[in-house]
Amino acid sequence: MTTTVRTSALLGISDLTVRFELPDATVDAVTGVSLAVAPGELLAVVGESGCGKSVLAHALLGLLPANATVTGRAVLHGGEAPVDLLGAGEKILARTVRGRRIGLVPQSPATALTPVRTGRHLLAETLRVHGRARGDAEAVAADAGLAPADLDLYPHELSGGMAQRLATALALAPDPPLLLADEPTSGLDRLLVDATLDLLRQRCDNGATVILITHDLAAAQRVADTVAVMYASRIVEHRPAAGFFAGPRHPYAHALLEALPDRAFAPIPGHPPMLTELPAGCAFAPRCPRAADECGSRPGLAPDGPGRVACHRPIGSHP
Ligand SMILES: Nc1ncnc2c1ncn2[C@@H]1O[C@H](COP(=O)(O)OP(=O)(O)OP(=O)(O)O)[C@@H](O)[C@H]1O
Ligand code: NI
Repeated sequence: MTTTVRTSALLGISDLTVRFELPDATVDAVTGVSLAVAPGELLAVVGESGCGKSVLAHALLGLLPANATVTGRAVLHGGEAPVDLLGAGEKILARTVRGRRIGLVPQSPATALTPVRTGRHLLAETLRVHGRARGDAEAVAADAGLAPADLDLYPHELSGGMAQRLATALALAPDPPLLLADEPTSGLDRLLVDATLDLLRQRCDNGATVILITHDLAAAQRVADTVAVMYASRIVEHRPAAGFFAGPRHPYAHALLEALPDRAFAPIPGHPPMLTELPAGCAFAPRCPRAADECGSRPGLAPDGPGRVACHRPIGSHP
């Protein structure tokens, strides 16, 4: 399959695949992911636990462990020169990409923070390294919902939600053109969830690009321009957000939305397949109320552009 990446994109991913080799099995964590993300776009990547969202983000930043094999292409545009993220090598990624051109709000910030430094020290150091005034620390922290006094605490003194907000502040301090925010609202109460989402939205409105990884479909609905739904390592639907929330087309996406408390509140029956034993056909077919014989073969997904759905019998096309 040939894939193309729009050059107007800030980030162009084509056919990205990540496999982990275990002693007795291979984990297909990300399979054939192609995505183009435009400057100023807020893309929400959603899907159940274990579907490959964080691995996708880590692959882009060269943060995968040694047992990972990554294939495909991912090109970051927008700077002086495009960077081939998968081919760049650790030196280039560490010096010019991570933190500078691509920020990361990690999924478990409490473990990612340096334990012997206060939030103020960490934030001031990040600002200094990136040529910003150390005195901006309180303003950057306030944007992320932290009070000045919170900055004087050490990481072990922070609640989960405070660590989360500090991680967001640290990722935003260098003002990266692309932010990968991996569950940035976990552990926050509703008001802080909304404030964090609005902060991300505001960044996009000012021209930055955000990939928001989240379980929280209500969060995606609040701020996303586009939505990519992952299931069992693949993107199964990629649509502009308004159309997606009004009428998802993949039966899995439909079921995810119907599981929301303010919709049918109906859990999806069954479980996702093991990523070590993915079926040859559609991975959702065993749980799908619309499955038919044809679903024994794997449905394709158009290589690029939102409006894509990987389903033989998408909602709205067949009875
Ligand atoms: N180093 C590793 N070795 C083997 N398997 C791994 C490794 N890291 C991740 N995986 C597997 O890859 C799959 C995708 O993991 P990932 O963390 O991307 O899921 P996720 O969609 O982010 O889930 P969650 O919503 O729970 O954060 C999982 O099955 C996970 O167990
Ligand atoms: Ni994750």
